[in-house]
Order: sequence, then structure tokens, then C-alpha cells
Amino acid sequence: MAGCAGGTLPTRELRHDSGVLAAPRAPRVRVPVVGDLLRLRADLLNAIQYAASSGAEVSHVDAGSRHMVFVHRSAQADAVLSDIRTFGKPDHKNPLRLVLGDGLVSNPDHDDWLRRRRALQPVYSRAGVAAMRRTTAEVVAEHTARWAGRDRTRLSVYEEMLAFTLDTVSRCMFSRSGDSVSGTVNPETAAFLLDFVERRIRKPVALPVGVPTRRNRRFAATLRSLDTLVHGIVGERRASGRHHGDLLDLLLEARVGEAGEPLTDAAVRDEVLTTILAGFETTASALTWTLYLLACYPEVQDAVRREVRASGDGEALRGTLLESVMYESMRLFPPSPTIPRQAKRDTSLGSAEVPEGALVMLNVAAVHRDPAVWERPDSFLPERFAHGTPEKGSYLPFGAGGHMCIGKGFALMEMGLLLADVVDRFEISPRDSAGPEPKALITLRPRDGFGLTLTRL
Ligand code: HEM
Repeated sequence: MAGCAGGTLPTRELRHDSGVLAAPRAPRVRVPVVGDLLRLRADLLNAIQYAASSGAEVSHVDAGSRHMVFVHRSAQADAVLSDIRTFGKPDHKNPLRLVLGDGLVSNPDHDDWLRRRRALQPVYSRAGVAAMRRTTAEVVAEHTARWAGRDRTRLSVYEEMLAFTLDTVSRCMFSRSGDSVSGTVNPETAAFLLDFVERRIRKPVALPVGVPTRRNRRFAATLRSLDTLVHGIVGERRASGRHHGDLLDLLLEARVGEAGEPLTDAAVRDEVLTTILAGFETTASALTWTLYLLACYPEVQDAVRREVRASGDGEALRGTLLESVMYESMRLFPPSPTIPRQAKRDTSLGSAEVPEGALVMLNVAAVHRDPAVWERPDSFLPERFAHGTPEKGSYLPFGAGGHMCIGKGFALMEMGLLLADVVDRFEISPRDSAGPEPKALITLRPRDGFGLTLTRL
């Protein structure tokens, strides 16, 4: 079958051409490695997969001025995620802060983060997610209707999923589309900002953003227009007091600390950008790999279609085959393949010493295929999730512990609605002869994009 290499249906061994995740190639870098950061970063995913395949629990990488520790096993991952004071968010030099400021994802100050996290919990609660369901369903219907314009549509999957998730999160945030929002919050802007941040993560030494290079000037201008947009809408809302029932309303209603203070305008701005940027690429990645797997396993696709059609309104996702397919897809292709932490004091992980200041990278992709935990770890077996998710530390698409993804419910709702509508309307089949090759930095994406064919049913 095009794009889905090897294997036969009944065994459901993973069918994809790349093999990068399934079977690590001999590394282009040695791991552990001293002073070889550039090459490591050129092929991060392969290097850390290879290190994991050596059976080590952790690998040390001396990355120039910074010591890095990659964690490959569940027990150590659990130890890191459950002690958020010892293993905190990376410090103020984290390039994500250039865009997201002190929003939940990049806030390095534990106490400030905790106050905000408690204040924002209601925004992403079950009720908050339920309030966003109608808008999300409208965005789903618009996008799938566009793909249904012809009998057979050749979909550039990753690009389409990015457009869909960005549209969803910005419409749920501002409850309006239109030029003022889409002119500023669009896939090009978002891709530029993420690329800017990723390059700075990859570069050991980067020019300060204040140096007026062409990219730095574009970066400053992009941030200025986002800030103007957000502050403008927030100002209008505060002045009019009108309620729109969107995420921004919920952010403005959030109350911080014992005194119950509202978020400052600066904090609202940081959380708006954090929600948009944390929520769109990750969800697009998860949808991309799930559609790919559904295309490769038509018998699973058929079963999901039967389930969706039998369920009527499709309200409940919990316990369904569709949910298991999404979980299994995020196990094989975790949208956030690494989770970064920084040791706030000298400590240890199993027998490994971890010095204060070390960057600790949880190798989620390896943890998800740890043969000690997962039977047939490289196979696509959604039924393994029929009875819930496994033991602590071994399944981490949304992280775990205090920093666990606050948008998990939102993401699952959005994915469920899109996938249910797609399988109901279309047969999904692979298009290209080669399958997508995963590429990882902040998120796991197909290296050169890839296509699927949607045939209208
Ligand atoms: C499939 C989609 C998604 C995946 C795989 C994902 C994954 C993750 C992961 C692994 C973390 C933990 C990072 C850490 O421990 O440092 C995280 C945190 C976070 N995510 Fe998500 N995410 C997704 C969707 C979303 C959405 C839709 C939103 C917003 C609506 C969101 C907002 C956040 C925020 C704000 C945090 C920071 C939480 C904190 O540290 O308090 N995410 N996400």
C-alpha cells in the first residue's frame, strides 16, 4: 500500500517507511557526546532514539556551556515530573519566553506559575471545554465542507491541520474571525514565531533579539502586531463589559490568589499567546499522525466509522475506539516528543548524578516505546487503551504532574470532533509512495509534509 510500508493487516505492525522512530539508525553523533551539540541538534530525534535503544536509563550530553541529561525510562520520567520544585521549567534564558513571556508554559518562577495555574484551571475545566464545543464544531464543519468540494481531494495533511487548529483556537479565543484577527494570527505568523524560537533553541550562541537583523526586525514587528491586536480586544472587552462566552472572557474572569485579583493586561496577553501557540501545533501534529494511521489501517478506519455513525451526536469520546486510536497515535508519534526541565539543585536520577542547572530532557518518544512497559511497542494496537492508560510515567503525551497539559480536554474534544466528521464523510487513503518521516524539535511533524487522499462517501 502506498505510503504504508511492510506488514500485513492482522499483525498491525507499524507500517511506515521512515523507520526513524521504529528502529533507530546508527547515530550520526555519538551519544553521550562532548561538545558536539550542533550535529546532535541536526538530528535530535535519531540521536536520542539511538541513545535510548542502548538500554540506558539516561544519557548525558555535554552541550558546550550546558549539561544535558536525556531521560529514556518511565521510572525516571515519573521521578522528574512528580518533583516540580527540583525539576522546574527552564530558566529565564528559555527562548520561548521571548514570545510567551510568563505564560504557563514558559514561566520559570514556580510560585507565580502556581498562582496563575490555579487561576486558569476553570478556563480549561470540563465546563470551559464544553463551552467551546459549539464553536469548534462550526470550525470543523467549515473545513470538512471545503475538503468535500470534490469527489476526491488530495490533502496536504499537516498544512491543513495547522490551518484548522489555528482557526479553532483563535475563534474559541476571540469568538470572531475576520480580517483583524486572521491578518495577525495566521499560519504564516505562527510558523515564523515558532521557527524563530526553535532556531534559538538550536543555536548555542544567538545574537540578541535587539540587534536589528532582518529576522529580528520581522520578529519585533510580528510581536508588536500581536500585542496591538490582543491589547486592543482586551481594552474593548474591559470597556464594554459585554460577554462573548469565549476563552478570552474566561481569561478576563479568572481570579488570582487569595485577594481574587483579575489577571493584569500583560498576563492576559501572555496567556492568550500561550494558549494559541501551545494549542495549535501540538494538536495539528496529533491529528496529522492519527489521520496517517487511519489511512494505513483501513480496517480500524472502518470500525471507527461504524462507531461514529452508531453514536448519533458523537458527544461522548471516553471509552470509544476513536479515543483509543487517538491515544495510540500519540503513543507512537508523541506531538511533544521531549519535555524540558531544569535541575534547580544538585540531585540524582537512579544512579545518575544530575548537577544543578542541567537541562533535563524527557525523551517521551522512547518512554512510549519502552519494551519493559509496552508489549509490541512498535505496533499500532489501539485496543491496548480499551481499559485506560497505563502505569505512571509510561504514557506522557500531555506530560504528568503539576505541569500536565492544561489544554488536554480541549485538545481531545477538538481532535474527536474533527476525526469523527472526517471518517463519517470520507474514506482516507495514503497518497504518496513514501510515508512521512518524523522530524522533532518542539513538536513532532512530518519532515516534508505529506499527502492523503479523501474520497467522499
Ligand atoms: C494534542 C494536543 C496537545 C499536546 C500533545 C500537548 C502536550 C503538552 C505537554 C506535553 C505539556 C507539558 C509540558 C511540560 O510539562 O513542561 C503541555 C503543557 C501545556 N499545554 Fe498542552 N498539549 C496539547 C494541546 C494543548 C491545547 C489545545 C492547549 C490550550 C488550549 C494547551 C495548553 C497547554 C499549556 C498552557 C501548558 C502549560 C501547563 C503548565 O505548565 O501549567 N495544550 N502540553
